[in-house]
Parts: sequence; C-alpha cells; structure tokens
Amino acid sequence: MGYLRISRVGKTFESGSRRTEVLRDVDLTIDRGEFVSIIGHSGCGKSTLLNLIAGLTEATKGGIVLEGREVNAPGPDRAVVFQNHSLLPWLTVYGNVRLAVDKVFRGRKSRAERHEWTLHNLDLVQMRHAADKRPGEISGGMRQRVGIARALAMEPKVLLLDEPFGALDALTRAHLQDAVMEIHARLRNTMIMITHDVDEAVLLADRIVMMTNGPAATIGEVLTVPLPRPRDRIVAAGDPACLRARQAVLRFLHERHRLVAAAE
Ligand SMILES: Nc1ncnc2c1ncn2[C@@H]1O[C@H](COP(=O)(O)OP(=O)(O)OP(=O)(O)O)[C@@H](O)[C@H]1O
Repeated sequence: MGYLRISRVGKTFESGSRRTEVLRDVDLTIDRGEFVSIIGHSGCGKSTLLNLIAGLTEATKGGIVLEGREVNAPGPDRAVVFQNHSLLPWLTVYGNVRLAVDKVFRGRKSRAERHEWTLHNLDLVQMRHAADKRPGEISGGMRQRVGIARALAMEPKVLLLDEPFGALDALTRAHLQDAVMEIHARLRNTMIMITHDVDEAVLLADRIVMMTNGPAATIGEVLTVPLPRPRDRIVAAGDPACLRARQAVLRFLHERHRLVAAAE
C-alpha cells in the first residue's frame, strides 16, 4: 500500500482556451521516514508535483493518498518550505514559529507548552538566539532556518521542501544541508525535496526521482543512493557509490537536455 502513494497523477492547467499538460502518469510510492529528492530540468513540473502533494493544487487525473487518506486540500500533516522564505515580516522569529504552533496545537497544548515547543523548534535549527529579531534583521540562511523550524513545529507527517537552499551561498547551503540531515536522523520524518543541485540530491536522499522534460513530464528514473547514514559530506565526496550516483543523475539530465536540443 505504501505510506505516501502517488497514483498515476496527471495535471493539466487550463486558462481560457489554452491547456497545458504539465504532468502525465506520475506514479510513486514513498515510505515513512524516507528522504526523496526530485530533480529535473527547469519548468518540468517539480513544484507542481510538490503542490499536488501539499494539496495546494488538485490533480486532473489520478490521486494521492497519505496514510490511507486521500489528499485533496492543504493540511498540517504536510508542511512546505519554499525557496523564498515566506516569513511574516512584522512578526519576530519567535512570533513566526509561534503562529504556526498556535494554529496546529491550540486546544491540544497549553500556552506554556506551546511556548516551550516553539523554543524547542528554534533550538532544532539553532535559531533560539535570534528569537526576538524580525526577518529583515537576519540573513537569508537564517530566515530559511526559521522557515524550516516553522514547518517542523507543525509536526508534519511529510515535510515538503521546494528548493529551500537555492538562493543561498555554498557555505550556508552546506550548513543547512547538514542541519536537515541531523533533523531527519533525529525525527525520522518523511521528507521530499526539490533541488537543482546534483550533489545535494545525492548527499541527502535515499532515492532520487528524476523527472523527464515537460510538457507532460513524468518520472524518468528513480535512483537509490546506497550510502549508509549518518552521512558525512567529505566522506561521501570520495565514496565510489556516491560518485556512481552522481554520474547517473548527471547522465540522465544531460541525455534529457540533448533530446530537447535535438527536438528544437
Ligand atoms: N497555475 C498555473 N497555470 C498555468 N501553468 C502553470 C501554473 N503553474 C505552473 N504552470 C506551468 O507548469 C509548468 C511547470 O511548472 P513548475 O513550476 O511546476 O516547474 P518546475 O520544474 O518546478 O520549474 P523550476 O525548476 O524552474 O522551478 C511550467 O510550464 C509552468 O509555466
């Protein structure tokens, strides 16, 4: 049956007389606790797929089932972290996370417990020290950490990450990748992450889902990354299994690009 089942999903956008078939026949089963990366050329439909899982958009064909329940609307069991951190600028770091905590846990946790839970999640991403700052007063990497804390604080069954580190410099990115790996190891939650970065996909993922080019994109190949956890980026960089995985993804992307170029 699978924990998260994406069954033959298709998505066509319609505006006026124009129809764009973005996804066709996307079929994938994800296990509980699995880390899946989605990679593919720009515009192929990765965000659309993530939005379908988030329940932010509806499938035209097929369906998505999470733990036996059909996904047809957004819910706190699926939290999304976007590339452009979507923090509320007038609230503090604490206030941004607390807002999500209150939304999900009001009635289930006392005020004091919600306060502690907010601080706990800021601790997870090492941002408690900046709890009283506003988003405009902290760096992009820190804002992204807060976005992750806010998503985690909702205790989602599935954490959806839409290119969360795309706009960050290499060093900050590496720190955040390590933070995400630590959180994943500690919480064992299911994570699905879109990335354009092949090394990031290989380092973080249990499986890499490679999408074909659009229109009507689908899953081209799924690659299992046979690296034991915990993973270390330096060790992984020299690991033959890691190098093979990297090569396989690069070959897939290159092949696809070549096919598009030939068709143009
Ligand atoms: N609401 C919408 N209405 C019409 N077309 C849409 C809509 N949302 C997305 N699209 C189209 O769907 C296609 C896939 O977009 P999507 O953002 O999912 O791709 P992506 O793979 O995430 O791209 P990138 O890697 O550049 O972020 C694009 O051609 C886009 O123009």
